[in-house]
Amino acid sequence: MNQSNKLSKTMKTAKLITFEGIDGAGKSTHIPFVVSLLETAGHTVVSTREPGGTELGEQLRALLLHQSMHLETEALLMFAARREHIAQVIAPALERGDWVVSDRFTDASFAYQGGGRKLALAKLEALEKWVHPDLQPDLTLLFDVPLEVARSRLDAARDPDKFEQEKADFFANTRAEYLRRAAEFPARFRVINSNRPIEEIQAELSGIVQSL
Ligand SMILES: Nc1ncnc2c1ncn2[C@@H]1O[C@H](COP(=O)(O)OP(=O)(O)OP(=O)(O)O)[C@@H](O)[C@H]1O
Ligand SMILES: Cc1cn([C@H]2C[C@H](O)[C@@H](COP(=O)(O)O)O2)c(=O)[nH]c1=O
Repeated sequence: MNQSNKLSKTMKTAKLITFEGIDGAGKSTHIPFVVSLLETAGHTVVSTREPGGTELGEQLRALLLHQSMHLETEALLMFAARREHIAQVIAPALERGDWVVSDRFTDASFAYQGGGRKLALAKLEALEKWVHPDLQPDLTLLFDVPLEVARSRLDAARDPDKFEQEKADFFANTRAEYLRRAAEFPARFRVINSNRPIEEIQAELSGIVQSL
């Protein structure tokens, strides 16, 4: 195994928490709340996002969210941005012992490129093994809502990007792949019913963070 891909022992004391869900599920709304809970508990927290999180990653994000491209190009660019993100931000933070909260990570590639766009999961697995063979989130919070709830939240909030303009069946397949992965990896996933008042969701999140 390549030395640069190995996690050192210090990284094990820190945790990587990822937020996932279809567009409009409400995940980003809760990130500042969870970051503040973790900071109150005494952790130094790096809050970041994908695609993005680095200068190059943000440039790739602008392309990915606004430029149409072949689905394999899209998957490869997502993982290229992720490779940079891990190298520049995530691995150094975990090495320092900081906690990392990321608005999306590799589950989004499986859900969107795999579920939504129907790219073979084996290709995504190969990219995952290449880009982060030894790194997985310690906790993945999957914010789940019915499609029509997500759509009405998005419609009220902003101009849609490339993904947000996709049709209902794309999001149905994306959501189904997220839920399939949550069932496949129950140790790290928590599925949050995001079709509730924000305060109720935050109460559940507080309990989850305390249990960490
Ligand atoms: N529980 C909730 N009840 C009602 N509205 C909500 C709730 N959670 C979030 N919202 C609203 O829905 C909109 C989308 O929320 P948010 O940006 O957090 O979604 P998201 O899942 O991060 O979407 P995206 O992935 O597209 O960025 C925002 O206007 C937000 O205020
Ligand atoms: C990491 C990642 C993201 N996406 C998609 C999912 C969203 O539609 C956008 C990011 O926008 P957000 O408002 O920050 O959630 O990118 C994807 O298709 N594949 C990925 O791996």
